[in-house]
Amino acid sequence: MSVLQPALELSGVEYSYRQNAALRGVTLQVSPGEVVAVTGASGCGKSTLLHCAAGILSPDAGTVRVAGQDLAALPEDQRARLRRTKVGIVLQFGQLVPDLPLIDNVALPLLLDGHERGEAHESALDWLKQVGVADEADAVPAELSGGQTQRAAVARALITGPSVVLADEPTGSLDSKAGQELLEVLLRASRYRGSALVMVTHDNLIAASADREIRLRDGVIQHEVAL
Ligand SMILES: Nc1ncnc2c1ncn2[C@@H]1O[C@H](COP(=O)(O)OP(=O)(O)OP(=O)(O)O)[C@@H](O)[C@H]1O
Repeated sequence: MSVLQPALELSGVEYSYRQNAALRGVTLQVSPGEVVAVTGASGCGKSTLLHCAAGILSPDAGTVRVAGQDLAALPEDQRARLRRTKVGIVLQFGQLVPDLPLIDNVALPLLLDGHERGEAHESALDWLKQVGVADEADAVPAELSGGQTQRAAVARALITGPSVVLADEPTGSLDSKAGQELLEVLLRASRYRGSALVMVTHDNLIAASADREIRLRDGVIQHEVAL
């Protein structure tokens, strides 16, 4: 019998910054369309977990699989392509390119992947519509509010149709109304598209919107709660 392949699979992942063990054997599977909140006290390893899952950091031990592919087993060019096309990342402050209008920021992952400019822009505009900032397509990030730039960051993370969306405190820089709206955009997009969504958060309301909460303590999973 075939079972659904996890969108993201961490197995025995360990990571240390010099002598400081940030992750001490984390095993976690996230299914397509599933929403997981990663919680825990400051310094427990939440961001490190997300960065290992994204392939930004390479674990000292253990494996990370995205859409069934072991990141460490791939040659560098294939790993970079997998990360570009199958992983979408949203950070606390969006991390858009300051000099580029929103439409170019959102189109960037497709352009880097060799898509034709007109097609990439058409898709970017479509995504800007879906997240509610199409009227701001020609504005640069400095001309916009935090909520508007975060929406564009979500569009940029989703434009490639990733298997996994990783969000590190995505609403952390927003007031509660803008934060709630952005959360809804992320949840809708992930559920509609079937991407797994893993969100690091300190916010209990955001955690409550997930299907499952993973609580970390000192670099290990302290407990998991199905919500
Ligand atoms: N670049 C770094 N160099 C050295 N130590 C680091 C670095 N980044 C994180 N750490 C340490 O690794 C541990 C885990 O940090 P991490 O940022 O993953 O935790 P976190 O749960 O995301 O914290 P917060 O909620 O405050 O963002 C902490 O002890 C932290 O001090």
